[in-house]
Amino acid sequence: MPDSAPPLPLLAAQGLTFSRNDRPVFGPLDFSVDAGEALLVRGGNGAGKTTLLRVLAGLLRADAGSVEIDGRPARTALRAQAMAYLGHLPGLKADLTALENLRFLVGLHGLRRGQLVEQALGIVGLAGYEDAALRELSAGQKKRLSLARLWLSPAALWLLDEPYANLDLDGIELVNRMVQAQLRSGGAALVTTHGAYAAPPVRTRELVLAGGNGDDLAEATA
Ligand SMILES: Nc1ncnc2c1ncn2[C@@H]1O[C@H](COP(=O)(O)OP(=O)(O)OP(=O)(O)O)[C@@H](O)[C@H]1O
Repeated sequence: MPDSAPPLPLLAAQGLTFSRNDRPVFGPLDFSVDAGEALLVRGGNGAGKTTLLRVLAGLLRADAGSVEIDGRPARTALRAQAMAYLGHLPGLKADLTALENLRFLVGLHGLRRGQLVEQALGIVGLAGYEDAALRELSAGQKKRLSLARLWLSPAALWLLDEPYANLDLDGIELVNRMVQAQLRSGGAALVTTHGAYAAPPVRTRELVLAGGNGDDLAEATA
């Protein structure tokens, strides 16, 4: 007998709430993201987008609520295996070269099957920068190096905080192609943005954060 139960969402949050100094930042939030979907997290400056991604990644502790990955509680080891976080402060080392940084991060987080560290730099437009120290790279080039590390990650769930920041048009298209490929391969992505002007052209749900005034809106569109 085939199993007719619907697949579990890749990520599900229930009653997720976060406050700072007794001031609510967001929540309670209920939302889910299926494999093959992107969730666009919208909101103005200070609305809580980065905070939400950091809570989901386990870098900050929620006041209340639960996060499940594939139907299982998102404990630290499961988060580390299932999630890749692209944030404002990429975990890159200033004194290592581009290639050394990638090798270091692949050692920490693992390598997506079929990928080669050396090829990833070419995919993100950094061929020829293998031996450049990170501190010699521009902000956009550093972002591209972070994208290379994302591309090499075996994680199914991408948490992308303002992935388009510092990128030129070609870089924006690169992000969109990467997200599309990730979704096609059965993964999912959460993407924060200040507005609707930049979003991956994929099946997208939306979560609008209102900055702690209780008007957060989950899944306004699907
Ligand atoms: N380390 C911190 N300590 C205290 N307050 C913080 C800290 N980081 C963020 N905040 C506050 O939490 C709220 C949410 O900030 P957050 O960075 O999540 O917003 P955001 O939506 O990502 O904003 P932006 O679009 O400007 O990046 C803001 O009011 C901000 O001032």
